[in-house]
Amino acid sequence: MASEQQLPSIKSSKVLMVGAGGIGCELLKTLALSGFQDIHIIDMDTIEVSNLNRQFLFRKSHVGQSKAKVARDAVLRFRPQINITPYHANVKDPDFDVDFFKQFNVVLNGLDNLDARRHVNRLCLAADVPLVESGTTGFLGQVTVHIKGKTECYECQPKPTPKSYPVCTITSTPSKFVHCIVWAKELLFAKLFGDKNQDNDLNVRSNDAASSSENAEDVFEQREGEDPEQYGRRIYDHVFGYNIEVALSNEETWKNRNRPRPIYSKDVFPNGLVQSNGNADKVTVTEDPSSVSAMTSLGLKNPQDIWSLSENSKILLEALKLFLGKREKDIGNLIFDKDDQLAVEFVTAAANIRASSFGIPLHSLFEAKGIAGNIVHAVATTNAIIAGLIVIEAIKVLQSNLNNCRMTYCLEHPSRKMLLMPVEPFEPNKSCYVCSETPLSLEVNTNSSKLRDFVEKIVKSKLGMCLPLIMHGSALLYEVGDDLDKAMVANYTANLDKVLAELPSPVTSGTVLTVEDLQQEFTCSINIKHRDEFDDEKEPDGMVLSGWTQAPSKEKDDNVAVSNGVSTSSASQSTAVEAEDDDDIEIIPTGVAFVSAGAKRKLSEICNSNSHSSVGEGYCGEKNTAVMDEEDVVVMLTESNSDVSKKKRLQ
Ligand SMILES: Nc1ncnc2c1ncn2[C@@H]1O[C@H](COP(=O)(O)OP(=O)(O)OP(=O)(O)O)[C@@H](O)[C@H]1O
Ligand SMILES: [Zn+2]
Repeated sequence: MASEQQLPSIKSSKVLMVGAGGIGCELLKTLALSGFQDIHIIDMDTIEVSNLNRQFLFRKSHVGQSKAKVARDAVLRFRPQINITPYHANVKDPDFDVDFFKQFNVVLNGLDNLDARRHVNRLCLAADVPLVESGTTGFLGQVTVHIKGKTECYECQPKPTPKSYPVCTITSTPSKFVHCIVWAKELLFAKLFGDKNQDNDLNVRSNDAASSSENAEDVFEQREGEDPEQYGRRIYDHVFGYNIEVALSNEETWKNRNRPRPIYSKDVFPNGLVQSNGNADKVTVTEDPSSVSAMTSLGLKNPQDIWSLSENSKILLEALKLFLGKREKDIGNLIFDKDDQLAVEFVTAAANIRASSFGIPLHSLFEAKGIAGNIVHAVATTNAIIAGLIVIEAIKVLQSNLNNCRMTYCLEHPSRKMLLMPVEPFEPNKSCYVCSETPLSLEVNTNSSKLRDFVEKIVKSKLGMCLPLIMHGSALLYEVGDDLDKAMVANYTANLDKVLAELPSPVTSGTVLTVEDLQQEFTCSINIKHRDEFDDEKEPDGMVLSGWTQAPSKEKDDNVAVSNGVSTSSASQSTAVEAEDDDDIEIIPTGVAFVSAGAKRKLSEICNSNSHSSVGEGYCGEKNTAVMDEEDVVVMLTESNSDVSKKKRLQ
């Protein structure tokens, strides 16, 4: 509950919440109970059954309805007098422009992906509205405060890129279960059920097979007259048997590695075909195709069981059969989705069979799903703690109490009863391309890369722009928008297919491009440098953007090192896959000090006494002294933090 002194600024404020999921539900409830009276919520999603275990404003009867609207209704039941305005929409919609953002005193993010977070960051900068940003991963969480010109913006520190593995580890020499998951998901699943035109490294293997009697192009295609069972067994024998034999024939590879074991379906099922228990038909009579399950049709119930090789093989063949029989329409368009039960079953089974071949321990569907979906199971309590901290910071912002704003990290294992770690916010990074408008550099082959590659791979994907405009001096090379006439659209479309050096205003080494996003009101300059060659594996985009990834710590206190790119999420370190979502806790600055009064202990001691805390580990080895109150269950922010090792303070 807010204090008397805080209530006036709370009551007179207008706040925008983005995201009404795990953090958002807690946040809306806490805002309402703290006295906030004018709250706007944007969320683009509808409620799913899987949200109900932690998004307590939602009930089973709400499944399928707008999160923003249901959250509003649920809170109005216990605070009917306040104003809550819901928007069932994407925050990137053009309606939510800078003017929309300007009406708020503070913006509070409860999002789950980098793209939306970056977008909101830019709108807050353009509208000059403070942003309180948050994220949780399991027991870990963080809240950060971003105020234009005073603290770093959300993009001042480069975000960790998702972990990736060398192709050969995935295709030939897996040593961990995650490698098998990536193979099953990105290669086998994509090959059988995804877009046939996509490059796929399983092609390489099947091309190898072409040196024998098999026709490389046909290996993964169902043949005329071949029933699903025969087709499944042929694929099985090809990928788990034949391909492994081919790999084994390269003796060099196995000199210092354990040799894998080829597995053929006849060895696993010596007695013939797989029999389902007939439940498959029953499932689809009553439910939609998305609920088709190989586990159900084989009578396997517990997702936490580790299946035997034979069970995995049955699941794999049954799942393939069900895709062909019940989900035929999806084939050719499927991208692995952790919420697609049949896809998870297929990928779990395929990964386990491959793991078995390579002597890697098998995993349950539950575990495999977590790895394949890059999932760390959400913890409702963490969301609640983080939501509480967002409100604490929002109140400080509303009271212009900026010197006391803190970024706060929630740890997994309290050490000496300590759970929360408050840290003074950093100053803006002077080399940030977003808030400091520092130019970027792009190395690109200007004679072979097209403007389209630049727009897709750099402007949209790397810079996160929605409505880009690209200029070379005063010449407009590209623009999107509703108000363009036909001739302009035709002109820009033609430009997209031209290589950079052949554009009407040629882009070559030394060119400075200006890229602007009209919605985000954000501009940056890009210095172009021509380069002939790129490493396919390390630089798959065929172009390299740099500038903002440089460590910005020089601007800060010498004691402060920034562990850029280090995710504290154990999940993101142990899983491979390209995650869209970035629930992961982001960058933790090292060497920062605890802010608390009370009995003193060095931070390195805390870290040493807490080997489980991945967040804590990030702080070890630094010179700073941490001070903490050993009696506190939760470390509270205090005004007296004079003996902490200081970074530059907010002005
Ligand atoms: N661009 C966006 N515009 C509006 N809302 C967004 C946008 N991106 C994400 N969100 C919302 O942010 C919320 C994040 O909540 P949370 O992390 O709990 O995810 P979830 O989808 O509810 O759960 P899970 O991903 O674990 O199934 C979601 O409700 C999601 O709809
Ligand atoms: Zn910045």
